[in-house]
Amino acid sequence: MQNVMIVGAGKGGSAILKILNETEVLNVHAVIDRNLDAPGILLAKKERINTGRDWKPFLSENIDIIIEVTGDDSVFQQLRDAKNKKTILIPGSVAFLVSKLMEEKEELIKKHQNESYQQELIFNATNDGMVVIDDHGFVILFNRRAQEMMGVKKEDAIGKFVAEVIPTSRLPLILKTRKIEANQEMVLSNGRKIITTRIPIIEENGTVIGAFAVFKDITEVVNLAEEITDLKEIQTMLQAIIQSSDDAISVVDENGRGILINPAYTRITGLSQERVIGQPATTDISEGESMHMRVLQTRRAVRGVAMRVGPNKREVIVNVAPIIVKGKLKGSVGVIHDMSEIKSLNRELNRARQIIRTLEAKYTFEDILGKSDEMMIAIEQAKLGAKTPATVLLRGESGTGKELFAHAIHNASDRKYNKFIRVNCAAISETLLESELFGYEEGAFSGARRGGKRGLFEEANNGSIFLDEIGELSANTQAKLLRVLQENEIIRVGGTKPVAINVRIIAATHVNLEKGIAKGSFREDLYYRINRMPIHIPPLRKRKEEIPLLCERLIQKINRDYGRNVEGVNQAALQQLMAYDWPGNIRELENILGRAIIFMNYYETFMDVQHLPELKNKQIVSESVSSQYSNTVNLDQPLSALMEEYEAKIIQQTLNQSNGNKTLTAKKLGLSVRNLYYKLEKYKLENTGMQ
Ligand SMILES: Nc1ncnc2c1ncn2[C@@H]1O[C@H](COP(=O)(O)OP(=O)(O)OP(=O)(O)O)[C@@H](O)[C@H]1O
Repeated sequence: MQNVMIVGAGKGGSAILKILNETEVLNVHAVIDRNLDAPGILLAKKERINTGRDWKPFLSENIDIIIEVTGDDSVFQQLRDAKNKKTILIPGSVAFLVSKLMEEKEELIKKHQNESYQQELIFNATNDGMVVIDDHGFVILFNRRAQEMMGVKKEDAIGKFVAEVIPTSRLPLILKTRKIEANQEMVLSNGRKIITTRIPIIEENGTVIGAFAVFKDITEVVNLAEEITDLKEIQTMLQAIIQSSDDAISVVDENGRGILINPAYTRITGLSQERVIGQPATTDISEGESMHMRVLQTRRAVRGVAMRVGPNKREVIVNVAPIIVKGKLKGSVGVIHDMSEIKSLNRELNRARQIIRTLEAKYTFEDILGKSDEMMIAIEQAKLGAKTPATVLLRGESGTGKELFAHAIHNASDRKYNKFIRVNCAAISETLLESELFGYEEGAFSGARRGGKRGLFEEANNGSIFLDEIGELSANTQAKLLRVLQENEIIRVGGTKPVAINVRIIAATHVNLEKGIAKGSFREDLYYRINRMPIHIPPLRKRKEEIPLLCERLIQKINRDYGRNVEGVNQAALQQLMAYDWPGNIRELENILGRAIIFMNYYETFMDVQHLPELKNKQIVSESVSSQYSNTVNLDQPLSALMEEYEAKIIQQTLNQSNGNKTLTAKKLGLSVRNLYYKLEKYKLENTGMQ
């Protein structure tokens, strides 16, 4: 390459220098000027040489060409002297022109650089991600948003194959298909949701020179849309709840104007939408203060306020709460319960409770009616007895409420959650009673169950056992019962091993046990054991003042059971009831009232004398029985069968007349209660009384 020496390093010289440096056709060996700060000297970064006017001494052998860019005459003179060298003279004006062109070129470059900088600024300022690839699929542009969305730095993306940067990118495909893919949704590996448009870059001549993708991050938008969908669903659900609620709902705005009511509201208040929406909250109140207004003033909820609403002055209970959104009061919501429904539900509940109580045969002291001194004493004693573990002996005539007392004592004791077992000692035969009470071991008697059987004492463990008609116990059973009381254990029939038990005994008798002791039919030691807390329940004839109260309550009970609506007993009927002696006590009174109600017409609300049966204080049974049955007996049978038929009919008749009271029946017929039970079983007789 030929060596050049540039003479004159002003604007023109430095322009020539740049051209030569860039084109690299000639090698610039030296640049000289008499001024050390000339731009060409500085640009050449060559040794600084101040030549003065004479530059010849610097002309070395290896310089092939001298380019002189000066208009100085003396320089020309020197050129002539150095003729052996190839000399190019460039006049100052030409050099100036060249330098001008160079400046323009620089400016153009600067401008270009500036433009691409601005372009980059724009690319980076946009909120869309942008990726541009060249025709080979290499990333040539990766803007700020793209970096954020992909989580990849620009330095790590530029120059890489696009699939290395975005594994799911379809841009390489676009280079081939040359087709635009607009608004495609995709999910990036980092979970962000984007919507992207991919466009091939095609030159006019049809050459594909690259492709680019623009993408929007729609994660937030999608999430928002999902939230809105959720909100809409919640709104639909709330609407459904409000519309289907049986409680009335009303909502007012912060000024107390109605904005929402549900169908139940219209049903309860009788007010339709038109009369409530946009109207003051006081519109529906017929009695009482508006709770909506109070809540809006105080910003505090109110609960359980009774008031009357609507034109029908419906009795309601109201709960109202403020609606506060982001600390701002927006209105209040009220829930209105219809009291008439609650009342009828309450009635239903009481009825259900009553039924359950009857089913479980569970009574409490609240069920025992009584106001006479004797009854009050008996109730007080029983309450006291309930709190102690002692054996209680209930004494009183049949139908006075001994079983009722037994239930009440059990339910008021700490055993109330355990079993209460009732045993009628007179109703079961002696041997059966023993095995029922104490259980038996396998093989204890013929017909005994395999594996034996637990007795009622074991069943009632930790609870109470009510031994009704205890005076009817056989000597053997009395001895066994004594053992239970003394040792707190039983021995099963046919067994030898004692079984520990913890049972409270509540005994009852209508017979005089003291007489039994005198006759030798009742053990004295057992008597003392069970008679520690005797409670005497007086017969009804000794507390007739209770008859009005009893009638009132018993009629309520019978109304419930029979679905009737009888309000009470009139004066004449009451007088008749008070005059009677009630040998069958309260059970008999209950039966008489029940039977009378059956005979009352539905429109009759007060019981009158005509509804009552004839109540005679002394009844002669045998005459009426013999006259009724003497003609109906089938005489075409052996005497024994005739006798049995006659006996069965007499027992049935007496039982009916005694309102099903077996003790009374036995008494009238001069039979022991046990004997009566035996005959009832034998003749399969039914108790037609109402007990
Ligand atoms: N004080 C009372 N208050 C309300 N009802 C009563 C009262 N006393 C008895 N009764 C009712 O009278 C009926 C007979 O009562 P209960 O069966 O308790 O009598 P009892 O003395 O055990 O009779 P028995 O000796 O014949 O078994 C029951 O329906 C009972 O609810």
